[in-house]
Amino acid sequence: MTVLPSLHEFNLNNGLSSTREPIRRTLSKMKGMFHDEAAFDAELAKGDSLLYEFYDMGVPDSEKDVAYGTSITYPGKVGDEYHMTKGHFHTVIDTAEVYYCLRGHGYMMMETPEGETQWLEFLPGKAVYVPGRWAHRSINVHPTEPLVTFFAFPGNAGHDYGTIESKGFRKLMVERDGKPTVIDNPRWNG
Ligand SMILES: O=P(O)(O)OC[C@H]1O[C@](O)(CO)[C@@H](O)[C@@H]1O
Repeated sequence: MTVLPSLHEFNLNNGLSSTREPIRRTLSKMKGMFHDEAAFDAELAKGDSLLYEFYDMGVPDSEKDVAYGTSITYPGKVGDEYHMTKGHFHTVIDTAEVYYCLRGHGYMMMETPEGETQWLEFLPGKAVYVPGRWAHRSINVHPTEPLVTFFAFPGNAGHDYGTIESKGFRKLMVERDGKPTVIDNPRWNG
């Protein structure tokens, strides 16, 4: 496939693009992801709100191409757990990804299949490098602002959601005494 140079716009304030439709994940698509199921059900009863959206710019599925776009995670909590993305390994597990934070305050939660864990802070101007083999999940800890990042990864990396859907992440980011705090996932199923 011949790929031609292309120009796209991502709004620096809200992260959205006027040149493409984002993929949207609402609360109902996150069933089983938050540790407090009663809080999840109560939140969903209020409405199926938008938790995050991101772009798939449709680059070829090739290691020679670069998939890229913005990811926007909206503020809020389910129980004491901050809004977050589902999180995934790459299907080609040793492919890396880089994120650059444009707006907001959050964390990138990461873990390897072997059980190493790491979380790094997102603030505007900070870049997080996620090496190959590290599952990754964006978490928004700001009370009111969206977390907006720009990401790039090899075009052939793919998304493996199954492992996280069945096991969960080993660590969670919850609010304790008004502050973001990392705890062991009480429902981790490894
Ligand atoms: O549902 P998930 O795991 O967050 O996957 C979507 C995410 O994937 C990425 O596009 C890149 O891997 C993220 O920036 C985006 O938030």
